[in-house]
Amino acid sequence: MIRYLTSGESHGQTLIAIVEGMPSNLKINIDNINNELNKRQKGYGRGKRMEIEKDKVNILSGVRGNITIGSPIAIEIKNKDFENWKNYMDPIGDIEVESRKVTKARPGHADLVGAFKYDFEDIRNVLERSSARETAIRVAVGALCKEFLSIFDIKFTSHVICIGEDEVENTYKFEDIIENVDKSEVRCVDEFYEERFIENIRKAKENGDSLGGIFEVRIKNVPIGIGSYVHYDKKLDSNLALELMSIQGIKGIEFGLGFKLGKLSGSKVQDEIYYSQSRGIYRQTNNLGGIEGGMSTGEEIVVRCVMKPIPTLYTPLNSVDINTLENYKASIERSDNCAVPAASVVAENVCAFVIAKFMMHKFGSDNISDIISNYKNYLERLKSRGWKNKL
Ligand SMILES: Cc1cc2nc3c(=O)[nH]c(=O)nc-3n(C[C@H](O)[C@H](O)[C@H](O)COP(=O)(O)O)c2cc1C
Ligand SMILES: C=C(O[C@@H]1CC(C(=O)O)=C[C@@H](OP(=O)(O)O)[C@H]1O)C(=O)O
Repeated sequence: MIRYLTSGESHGQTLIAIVEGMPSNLKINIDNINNELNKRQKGYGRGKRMEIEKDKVNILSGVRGNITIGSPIAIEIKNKDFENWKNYMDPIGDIEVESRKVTKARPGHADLVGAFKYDFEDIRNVLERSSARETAIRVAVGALCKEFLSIFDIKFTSHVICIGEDEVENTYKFEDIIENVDKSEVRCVDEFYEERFIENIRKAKENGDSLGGIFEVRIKNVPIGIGSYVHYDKKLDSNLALELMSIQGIKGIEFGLGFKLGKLSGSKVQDEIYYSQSRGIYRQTNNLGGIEGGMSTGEEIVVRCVMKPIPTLYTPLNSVDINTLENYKASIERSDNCAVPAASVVAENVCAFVIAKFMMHKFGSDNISDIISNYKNYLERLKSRGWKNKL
C-alpha cells in the first residue's frame, strides 16, 4: 500500500518526503511535478515569501532515468529562504535564538497550544512545522501520484468559488475549468467573480485583515468501484476527507450537493439509475458527487472545502506573551492574506494520493503492466453486467 512521510521546517534547509509503494516501470515527467509546485505558489493574496521561493523537486532515489524501480522514492524541495535563516535554523552547531524568538501567540494558529503541549518557551519551534510551507512537499507527492493516474486518464482540476462574501453562482463543466483556471489570478473561472475576489482580497489587505473562502476539486474518469463500504477506513470519501481536512486552514468539506442535502427530500437528491443499450447503466444527475457507500460511482467526484481566513494579521489580534503572561498583540513577521487559490492546488494533489492508493489497492501495485492488465480485466467483467466503460 502506497504511503509517505514528510519532514522539514518552513525556514529549514529542505522539505523531504519518502514515498513507499509506487509501482515499478512508471515513467515520470518531472516538469509535470514542477508545474504543480509552481501553481501552488501563485494566487493573488500571497505574501513576500513566494517571491523568494522557486519550488522545484529533486528526486533523490527510487527512480532511474525517469522510470520508477519500485523502491522507496525520496524527494526534496529546498527552501531558498534558508540562506536568510541559517543562523537561526541550522540543525547542528550554535544558533541564535533570542532575536528570532516568538512569544506572542497568534490566535487561530498552532502557536499557543503547540507551545504548551511540547513545552516550548519559543513559539518558533511550533510555527516552523505547523506552517503550510509543508504543503509544497505534499503537492510533489500528489503530483507523482498524478503521473501514475494519467495512465488511466484520471484527471483533476479545482477552482475557487468563494472568497469573502461573494460566491460563484454558475456551475462549470470540467473541461471549462481545466482550460481556464490557470489563467485566473485567483483560480476562478467566472470572470465577474474573479474581479470581485481580487477586490475583496485587496480591501482586506488594505485593512490589515485576511480572508478565507471555498474551492471545489473535481476528479474525472475514476472507474466505478474504487473504495469499499465494508469498513470505515476503506471508504473513499472518508479517506479523501482525512487528507483534505489535514490541509492547514481547512474547516469543512462537502461532497456533491453537500450541506444543501440536509434541506432536500430524498426524491430530489438520489441519482436515479437508468439503462439503455447504447449507454449501458447510467445516471442523469450527480447530486452525491460521485461516491455512494464509500465507493466511486464512475461519475465525476465533486468535493468542496472551506478555508478559514489566514490567522496572521497585519493588524494583530489580542494575545498573551506565553512566558510573561502579559497581554499583548499577536506576533507578525510576514504573511499571506489569502491563500485559498494555493489551497485548491494542494487539495487536488492530496486527493491524487488517495485516488492512487485506492487504484493500487484494487488493481495491484507491483508494476505498471500487471496493473493495466487487471484494470482492463475488471472493465471487461463489468461490461457483461451492463456497465459500459465511460472513460
Ligand atoms: C497554502 C497555504 C498558505 C498559508 N499561508 C499562511 C500564512 O501566510 N500565514 C498564516 O498565518 N497562515 C497561513 N496558512 C494557514 C495556517 O497554516 C493554518 O491556519 C495554521 O497552520 C493552523 O491550522 P488550522 O487552521 O488548520 O487550525 C496557510 C495555509 C495554506 C494552505
Ligand atoms: C511558505 C509558504 O507559506 C507560508 C505559510 C505560513 C503559515 O503560517 O502557514 C506562513 C508564511 O510563512 P513565512 O512567514 O515564511 O512567509 C507563508 O509564506 C508556502 O506556502 O510555501
